[in-house]
Amino acid sequence: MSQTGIVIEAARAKINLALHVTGQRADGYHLLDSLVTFADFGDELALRPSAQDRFEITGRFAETLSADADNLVTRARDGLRALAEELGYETCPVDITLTKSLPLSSGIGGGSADAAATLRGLMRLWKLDVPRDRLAELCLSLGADVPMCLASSPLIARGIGEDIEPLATLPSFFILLVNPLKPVSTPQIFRLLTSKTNGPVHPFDPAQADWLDYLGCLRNDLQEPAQRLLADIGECLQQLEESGAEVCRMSGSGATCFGLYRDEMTLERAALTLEQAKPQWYVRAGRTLEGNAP
Ligand SMILES: C[C@](O)(CO)[C@H](O)COP(=O)(O)OP(=O)(O)OC[C@H]1O[C@@H](n2ccc(N)nc2=O)[C@H](O)[C@@H]1O
Ligand SMILES: Nc1ncnc2c1ncn2[C@@H]1O[C@H](COP(=O)(O)OP(=O)(O)OP(=O)(O)O)[C@@H](O)[C@H]1O
Repeated sequence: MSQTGIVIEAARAKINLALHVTGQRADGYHLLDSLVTFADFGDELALRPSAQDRFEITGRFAETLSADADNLVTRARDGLRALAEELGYETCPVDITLTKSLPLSSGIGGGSADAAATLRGLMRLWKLDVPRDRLAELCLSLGADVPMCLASSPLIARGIGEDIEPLATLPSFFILLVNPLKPVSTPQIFRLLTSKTNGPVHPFDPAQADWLDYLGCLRNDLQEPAQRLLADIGECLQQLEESGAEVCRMSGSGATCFGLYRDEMTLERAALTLEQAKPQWYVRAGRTLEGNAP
């Protein structure tokens, strides 16, 4: 916490480098095997003690979202406050500002990252020590991606996203995200799946391949149904391929697609070309986090 009492938390974009759908639970939720990393950019949360609770949204995509009780930030705040009070803590009112830089309903977990960053920030601000199982339960009640966004470092997620194994060996990649700025509904994409029992992600063997070659052999099983619903996804993938990306894939339930590049110069050229060719798209270049990042 700074001297002025402000807590700043990054809400990094989540990237499903691979997403295999391996089954379905009795309640309809799908079982996944997903290799996940995080970008070095995303939304940002600023939290500070205040006379009363306040919440406002600024940033490029602020207009697309309302700061009401349904927002994942307010739901995370209220859920954590109820849990903290149950555990005997006192919680002061908070003033929260969300800088919304990630597009909505785009497969990069913006809302989940915001919820997770709110939880991390408030645990610092309110000096909470919450039992792991109670925190995990709260995260999952906010969304299947919230547990992984709480970790916000490379991992393998199984179950519906709650079974998390850190992936310390994952390197950092040069990444370009492109999104046609057409929102995609996650439940709708899951409903359009034709096969729900696909093979899991096979482990990385450094003797057999490098990371980009390995990732190239994996899949996102939601990509085909998403492409059927929104043809722009095919165009995003084609543009990435033509720009020199080694691996091109959709993240989550789409529509954001990513390209991974061998070097920074090819990435920068690709970003420039796509920004000029598609000014109406979201185009963002950066790095992904390393597995052993702090
Ligand atoms: C596709 C992923 O982004 C991959 O990381 C996530 O699994 C989706 O996570 P999320 O957006 O946090 O999803 P939630 O808000 O919990 O769920 C939205 C809806 O997606 C469907 N859903 C979600 C996750 C999952 N493993 N199986 C599902 O079938 C359910 O219909 C659910 O009602
Ligand atoms: N702070 C928030 N940011 C983004 N979306 C929010 C937020 N709060 C609530 N929502 C709602 O959550 C829904 C999904 O938003 P989000 O941007 O996280 O989707 P996504 O990127 O597709 O996520 P995922 O990768 O988890 O499928 C939207 O319908 C949006 O209205």
